[in-house]
Amino acid sequence: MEKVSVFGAGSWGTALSYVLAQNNHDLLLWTHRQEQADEINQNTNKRYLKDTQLPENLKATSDLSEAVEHGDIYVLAVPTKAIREVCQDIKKSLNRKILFVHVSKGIEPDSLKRISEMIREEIPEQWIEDVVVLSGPSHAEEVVQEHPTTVTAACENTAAANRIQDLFMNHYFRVYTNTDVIGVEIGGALKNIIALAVGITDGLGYGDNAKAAIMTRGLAEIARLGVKMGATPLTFSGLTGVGDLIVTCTSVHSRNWRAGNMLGKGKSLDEVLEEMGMVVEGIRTTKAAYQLSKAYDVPMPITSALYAVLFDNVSTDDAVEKLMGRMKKNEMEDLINLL
Ligand SMILES: NC(=O)C1=CN([C@@H]2O[C@H](COP(=O)(O)OP(=O)(O)OC[C@H]3O[C@@H](n4cnc5c(N)ncnc54)[C@H](OP(=O)(O)O)[C@@H]3O)[C@@H](O)[C@H]2O)C=CC1
Ligand SMILES: O=C(CO)COP(=O)(O)O
Repeated sequence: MEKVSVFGAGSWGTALSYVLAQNNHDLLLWTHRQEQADEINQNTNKRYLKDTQLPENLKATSDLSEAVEHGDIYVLAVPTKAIREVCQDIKKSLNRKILFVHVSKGIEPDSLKRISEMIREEIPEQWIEDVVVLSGPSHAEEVVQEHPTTVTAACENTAAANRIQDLFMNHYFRVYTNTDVIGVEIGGALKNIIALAVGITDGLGYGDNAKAAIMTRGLAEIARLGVKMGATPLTFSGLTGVGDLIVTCTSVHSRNWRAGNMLGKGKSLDEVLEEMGMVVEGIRTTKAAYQLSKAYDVPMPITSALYAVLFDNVSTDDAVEKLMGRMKKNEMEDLINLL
């Protein structure tokens, strides 16, 4: 049994706490809202997992220093935009080495940092045993129904990855390990861009052909950028690449797909975000990936088209027309050098 503190009581932090509680770990879930902690301690978190009865041993607190004191393993489960703030608050009372796990999927715009890099920038090195990334095709709603789910624990330190594999593994939550942190973080973050794009084409009334086209060429541009950033090409053919792309682009559980679908049906970005009530990581990540494509000189046509829709007032119809009208290409010409 491990002592674990989970930071962030949204859909994913709560679902992972469900798994950890069922695995009989000594778990404490931190939320920044007292009323949410009170509700969770009555075994529900209806705003995020409306039909779920939480395990009796899943306890919550809104006292950050209590959560900092509790765990030897920290699971950071807040949206990318909150990672730095939460790390800065944790740092105020942290006084020992911790194994950090982050389960978020995003890239920070402007700094272009991956989440593990942000954590290492904010938490003093002396307090970091290591940083493991837990990512893969895993909708929270299905995890708490104990539907079979597979994810990957990524860390160059295989002992750390194995420890997190053991922490979460059970009969419905199967954890693989991988040493390619860059590839796992890039795949998990950028699949949200492609899910937004697929949601748009679905919202425009296009069919499965368009969905398959966006997913396939989307994976190509994710891998193209990832390899330029130091990722292992094969990672993108795994759970955190094509696996998470499939589960996000083809599921009504996906907030990114749902947001794209509303955009495709004509709603404004403000209207979509107002209606969602949960994080849509793909919005900020589109900006970050667009900036990365320029920084690394990597063509990312789908990301660029979505950037134009989200931030340059280009219509979704015009974006699709421009994508389809691009210069003729050999499908593999830019992929062959990934291998
Ligand atoms: N949901 C899923 O199925 C999966 C999500 N993920 C990833 O997990 C990460 C978290 O997403 P998810 O849980 O789904 O998001 P949700 O929108 O469901 O919940 C976000 C949670 O973070 C809290 N929060 C936001 N800002 C802060 C802050 N500054 N300080 C403290 N808490 C804050 C919110 O609090 P409040 O309630 O007050 O708004 C809320 O509890 C994302 O990167 C996502 O991509 C990964 C795999 C699966
Ligand atoms: O990452 C997820 C599934 O693996 C959840 O995707 P959304 O953030 O689009 O809901």
